[in-house]
Amino acid sequence: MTEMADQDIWVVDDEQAVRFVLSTTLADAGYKVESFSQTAEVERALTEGRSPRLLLTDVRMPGEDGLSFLARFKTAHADIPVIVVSAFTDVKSTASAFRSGAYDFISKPFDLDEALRVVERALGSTRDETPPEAQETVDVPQLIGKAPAMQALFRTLGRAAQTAMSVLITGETGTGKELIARALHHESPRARAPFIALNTAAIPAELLESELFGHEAGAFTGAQQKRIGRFEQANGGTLFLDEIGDMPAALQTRLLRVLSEGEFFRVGGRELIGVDVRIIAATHQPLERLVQEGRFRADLLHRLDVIRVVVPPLRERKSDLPELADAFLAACAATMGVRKKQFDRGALKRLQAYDWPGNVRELENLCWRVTALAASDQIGVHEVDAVMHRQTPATGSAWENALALWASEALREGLSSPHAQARAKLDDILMQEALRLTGGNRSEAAQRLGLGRNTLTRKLGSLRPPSSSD
Ligand SMILES: Nc1ncnc2c1ncn2[C@@H]1O[C@H](COP(=O)(O)OP(=O)(O)OP(=O)(O)O)[C@@H](O)[C@H]1O
Repeated sequence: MTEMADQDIWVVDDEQAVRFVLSTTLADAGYKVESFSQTAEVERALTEGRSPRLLLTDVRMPGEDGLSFLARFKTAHADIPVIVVSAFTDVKSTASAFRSGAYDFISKPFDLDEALRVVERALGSTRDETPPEAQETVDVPQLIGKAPAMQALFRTLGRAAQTAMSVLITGETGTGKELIARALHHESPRARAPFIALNTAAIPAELLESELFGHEAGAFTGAQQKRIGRFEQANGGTLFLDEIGDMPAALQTRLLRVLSEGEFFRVGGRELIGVDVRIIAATHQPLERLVQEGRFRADLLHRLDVIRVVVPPLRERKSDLPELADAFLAACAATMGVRKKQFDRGALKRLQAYDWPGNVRELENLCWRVTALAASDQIGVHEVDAVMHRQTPATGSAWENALALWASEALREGLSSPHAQARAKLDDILMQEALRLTGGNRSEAAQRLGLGRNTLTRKLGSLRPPSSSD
């Protein structure tokens, strides 16, 4: 008991209720607790020559915020573990806490048993608490996620970002694996170096090796010039290998060797190239099963899977759906230059009831389609139903999405000759724009469109209303 009582814990939080629950819980567990409502009071206690064995601090408080206090505190007291308690969990704040030397991060509202476990672990640990060099980064991709599973994930990301260990991200298609990889890079000490992504499944197997490692001039037919591969491009930064489960066997062997040796030859090259690259791999496939089936090397899996990040499917975090949908509607409206739409309650209920096999990407695509379709700013159940069960994936650009949507409606409603109608519309719009741009000069308009002048004239003729056509 006396041993415990020597283990002073300081709790810093501006909310009295939080100070109260934490203090009583810790005191019940046998610790001696002192609480403070702001960092200035802690500062005073420190100048009096007192110090705790462990510090728990909130982030947002009047006066100095917890994170800048943490950074200062750790400079003078590197050996005292600090646990950050915050209601504002995103990867930026967890990463920033770990970067400033936090031992762990607890998100509010917290489970008291969990908080106690973290405290006990921190006091039992002999970790080297030297804070890594602080570095501000810009352009952090926005990862939305308040659902408990995502908050836990952000905590893992914040911690993982501070290391150079390999990370394996698993999750169904469209769950945000690439976005997570980018966030990890942006919050890491490598943020200022390149983030290079390579989708293993999208590149033909025979090109993959030179894509990864580059090639010398004349290494194979078609290789006229020397080319730097993705590994070299990513030097000092992060290489994101998407769909790693699709990597051909021979290349798995080569990758494994490069990862263990940190150096390689370009294809057809003799010079050994050394690189410092952090690897983040992602897959929607169960790699363990691929290993059992002999389609993926166990030793490669082992090397990639140092830190595992499992991204939950959207159906397991539906509480995040309204915020995600709102962010996508805002982005779509900004891109298309239209007013932002909003789902009404019925529409949101319908979205919540759906299973989302295509996960966040499917939701994002749906937001594109409703933004292109809906006449009013309020989107109801009817509009959601109209676009929800379409199979055609939206392709990204606003007009293509709008066209896909139009096509789906036209086909479902049995519009006559939709193909001819769409082509006529396409011709019309292209020609009118070209004529407008060239002040009505048909020759120049035809040239800009890549059409013969006669073709343009014929098309213009066929588009005119029947009365004036030839
Ligand atoms: N938590 C999130 N917050 C905001 N946007 C998200 C989130 N998760 C995913 N997205 C968006 O959803 C889309 C799909 O995400 P992403 O491409 O990262 O998925 P993925 O898991 O890598 O997909 P795949 O397995 O098909 O490669 C992207 O446009 C991404 O920006």
